[in-house]
Amino acid sequence: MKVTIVGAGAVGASCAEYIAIKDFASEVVLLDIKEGVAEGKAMDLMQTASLNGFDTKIVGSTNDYSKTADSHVAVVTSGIPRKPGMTREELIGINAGIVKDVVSNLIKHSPEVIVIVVSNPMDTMTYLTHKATGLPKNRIIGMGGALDSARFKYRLSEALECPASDVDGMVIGGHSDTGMVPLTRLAVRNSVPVSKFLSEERLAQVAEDTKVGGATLTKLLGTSAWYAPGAAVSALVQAIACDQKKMFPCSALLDGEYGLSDICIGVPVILGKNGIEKIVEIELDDAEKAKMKESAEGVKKVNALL
Ligand SMILES: NC(=O)c1ccc[n+]([C@@H]2O[C@H](COP(=O)([O-])OP(=O)(O)OC[C@H]3O[C@@H](n4cnc5c(N)ncnc54)[C@H](O)[C@@H]3O)[C@@H](O)[C@H]2O)c1
Ligand SMILES: O=C(O)C[C@H](O)C(=O)O
Repeated sequence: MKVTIVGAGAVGASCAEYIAIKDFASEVVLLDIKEGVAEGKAMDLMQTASLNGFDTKIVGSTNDYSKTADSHVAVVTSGIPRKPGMTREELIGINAGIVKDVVSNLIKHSPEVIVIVVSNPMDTMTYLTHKATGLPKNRIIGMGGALDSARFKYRLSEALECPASDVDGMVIGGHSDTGMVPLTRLAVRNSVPVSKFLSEERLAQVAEDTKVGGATLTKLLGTSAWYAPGAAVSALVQAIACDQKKMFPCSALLDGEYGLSDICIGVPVILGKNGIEKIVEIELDDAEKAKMKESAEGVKKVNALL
């Protein structure tokens, strides 16, 4: 299983590191436009192989797509990250051109590739990838909900004063500060609804902290986060590489599901060797449906800027 990661910046390198440590891929190609950076990061990571005990070969490339040929999965992290005070949507002007160019190069060398889009604004970049490539919809996946759900579980575990491994929960909707829909009604601690332990006010605070999870980190770091994003991407790549049939909320092209069409937005999907193998339609209550509708309107407004 060969994986390409375009963009050897903070998220791309973190993702390469997690994939290598999990040791399920034969090769990871890191590609960047900045001369020498991908080669340098690949070499640095390869020098951790004997320490961390992995056999994955990591190769760097300065914009030479021939090295990415016949990749099974490609991750697109190329583009600029936001700075404190910015929204993800403000990145569209620069990132749309980069993503369009990158995905067309990827497909030239790997016509069967499954693409995972990470660059922001992610739902719109995923939609752009569909429009630019015409690939079947199971082969284009936007990563946002897996990260947002991990942050939701972190905030829930904080509120419950328990390990995150005790908690399950999911965030659907757009990957934006206002568009995320944390499903607090369905979140559980070891099968017990979290509402048994937390007040409505505390749960509302957890949801709000989850939605601004990326902005909170951007303010602290001066640029956006990379460890949890890299880990979330690596989990999606592993689900595909190992045909795990795991469920993650991902940005998928919808055709009537959740009452939405011609939009990429976060919904639960099953990931396996074919990419998105199924979109899972769960029963939402009226409040959740209204939030999902509002979120979709927000994503469509950004799509209209393309
Ligand atoms: N979807 C998510 O959940 C999520 C999470 C974190 C970050 N992001 C997004 O991912 C993107 C990358 O974030 P980062 O922190 O890694 O940024 P970064 O600046 O550290 O890395 C981006 C890299 O892309 C490279 N690049 C730019 N244009 C390129 C091109 N045409 N071809 C190849 N490489 C190119 C840059 O040289 C740089 O090394 C940002 O848009 C950020 O907003 C999304
Ligand atoms: O917050 C950002 O801009 C980056 C990313 O989308 C995140 O959620 O960490």
